[in-house]
Amino acid sequence: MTRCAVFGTGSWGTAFAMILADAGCEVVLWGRRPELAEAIDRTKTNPDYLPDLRLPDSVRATSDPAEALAGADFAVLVVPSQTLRANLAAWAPLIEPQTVLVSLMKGIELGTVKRMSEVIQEVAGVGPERVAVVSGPNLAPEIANRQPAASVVACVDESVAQRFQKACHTPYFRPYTNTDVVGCELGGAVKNVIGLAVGMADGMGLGDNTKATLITRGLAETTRLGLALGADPHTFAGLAGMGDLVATCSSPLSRNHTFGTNLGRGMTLDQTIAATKQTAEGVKSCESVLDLARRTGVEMPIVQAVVDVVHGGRPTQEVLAGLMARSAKAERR
Ligand SMILES: NC(=O)C1=CN([C@@H]2O[C@H](COP(=O)(O)OP(=O)(O)OC[C@H]3O[C@@H](n4cnc5c(N)ncnc54)[C@H](O)[C@@H]3O)[C@@H](O)[C@H]2O)C=CC1
Ligand SMILES: O=C(CO)COP(=O)(O)O
Repeated sequence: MTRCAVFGTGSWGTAFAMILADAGCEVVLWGRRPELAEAIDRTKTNPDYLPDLRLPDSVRATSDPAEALAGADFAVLVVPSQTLRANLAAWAPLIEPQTVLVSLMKGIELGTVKRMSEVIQEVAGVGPERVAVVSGPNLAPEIANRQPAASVVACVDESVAQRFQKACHTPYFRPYTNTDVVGCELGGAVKNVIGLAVGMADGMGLGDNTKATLITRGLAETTRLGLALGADPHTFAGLAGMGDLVATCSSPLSRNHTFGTNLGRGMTLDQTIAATKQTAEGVKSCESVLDLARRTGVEMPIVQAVVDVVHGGRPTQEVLAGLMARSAKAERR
């Protein structure tokens, strides 16, 4: 039987543990708080993140990383992106040679501007053929209800992606394989930032033309960055690109979208942070994405606008007016 360790008992880690168990894997969830791990192990529910979900009996939970990793075929990493490096440094010595590391995270590391798969390779000392990523339109509360959804499993070694595809394929969760790790990770990280921008437009009371414009031009700047970094442009028309962008930018379940909506309604940054109980990756990753774009020589005006609001304290109205006042240009260049 395939053995999976899932590191992170937040909403996506918990829902993904359910997927893996439904697909027939033996699953151990690792949580950093012993009392929560013990409660999940005993009650098969996660009261803090998905209280209505009853996990399959085959899901166990522990706060001991060695216990989670023993004999694991896959170690699924799903902690907030900016905490990955420190967490993984502690787990790395316990990882066995057969274990493939799988990132479910959608962020870019601040300072290093590395994608999560790059951080994993560096910290765990493994090659790219032992690292896979999962990215797509996968809002955890919908998945927890076993609503139909699809996603992408990407690895430079397609046979590894196929093995994990099999490990997480259920009647309600349909994973596709891809070898474009760069494109899938950029799609996931940048859509959070565009989700913030669309949320702001929603909060300002703007309609569907504005939102469609932000989504489409947001995808254009994501694709531009991806091309500069060696991604396959077709990836951005797929589930990890347009698919996830549409889900995030349309759903009130998205934490990034909601964060943007609160700012657009006029809440201050401090009020918005206080109202946000879960991880909204775009709040930090907007800065690292912009940093990555600058270092790559790519223009990302919507990402810049989000940084100006979230970290520069500029009013949303003023930033939007600035975007509209940019010089006229051809749609494709
Ligand atoms: N929730 C969703 O619908 C989806 C989330 N993701 C991605 O999954 C990743 C994790 O997000 P969620 O599970 O949604 O977040 P969450 O906010 O629901 O949970 C975060 C988890 O990380 C833990 N945590 C916080 N700080 C930590 C630290 N320093 N060390 C170790 N653990 C820490 C929390 O206790 C919690 O268990 C993010 O990169 C997100 O973009 C991807 C697809 C869907
Ligand atoms: O990545 C997600 C859906 O695919 C979840 O989006 P949020 O992190 O904005 O909730």
